[in-house]
Amino acid sequence: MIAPSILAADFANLQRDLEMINRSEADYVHVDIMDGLFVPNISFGIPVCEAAHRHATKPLDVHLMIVDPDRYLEAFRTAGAHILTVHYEACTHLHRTVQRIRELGARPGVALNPHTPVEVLSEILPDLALVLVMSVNPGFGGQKFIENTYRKVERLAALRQASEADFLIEIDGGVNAQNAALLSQAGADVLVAGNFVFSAPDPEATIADLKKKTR
Ligand SMILES: O=C(CO)[C@H](O)[C@H](O)COP(=O)(O)O
Repeated sequence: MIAPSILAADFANLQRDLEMINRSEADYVHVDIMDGLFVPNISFGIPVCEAAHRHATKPLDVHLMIVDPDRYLEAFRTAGAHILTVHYEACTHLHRTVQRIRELGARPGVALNPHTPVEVLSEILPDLALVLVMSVNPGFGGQKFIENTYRKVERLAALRQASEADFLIEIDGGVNAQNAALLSQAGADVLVAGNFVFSAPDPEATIADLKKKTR
């Protein structure tokens, strides 16, 4: 599955770019929320998520790169989040946070920074709908893919197979036509792509090409 990240969209033409995603073979709209604290960048917030929800026909996959995300779970759910992903590194009581996301009626995801081993999630995997493996340090689009990600994805896929868990494995950062098939073979289910899609001459065809590589 493919989740184009609107972090790389043209914010002055967000409706146009969302309509492109609607027409495309994309499965989700990836919405990156950055608070300038958890990551050294500020993206956009609840009103933009609401606007995306108004125009998108695909489910919103909201990635909260924010400290203490519990404060904003309800607001982003109300703003249309279908998947709500929090960072392992930002949550003191991750189990409570995940339960709260479910109570709100969203699908809970947990993201891992590049330095965080997948094994830290072993006790909570059955409660998750998605694990997001960051393949760049979060905060900016357009960065170089970290090669160690393949090994992490393989280890996570092995943990999934060995358990009762049934979560999606999502990769975020530096995804392109070179690594998409390899990520898919390693066990990834959802590929987030920002710059590779939106800087392409034909973003809709680029989404279709990426999707082909994951089949
Ligand atoms: O979460 C993110 C940054 O923290 C972005 O979703 C990610 O970097 C995707 O952008 P690109 O495909 O351009 O690397």
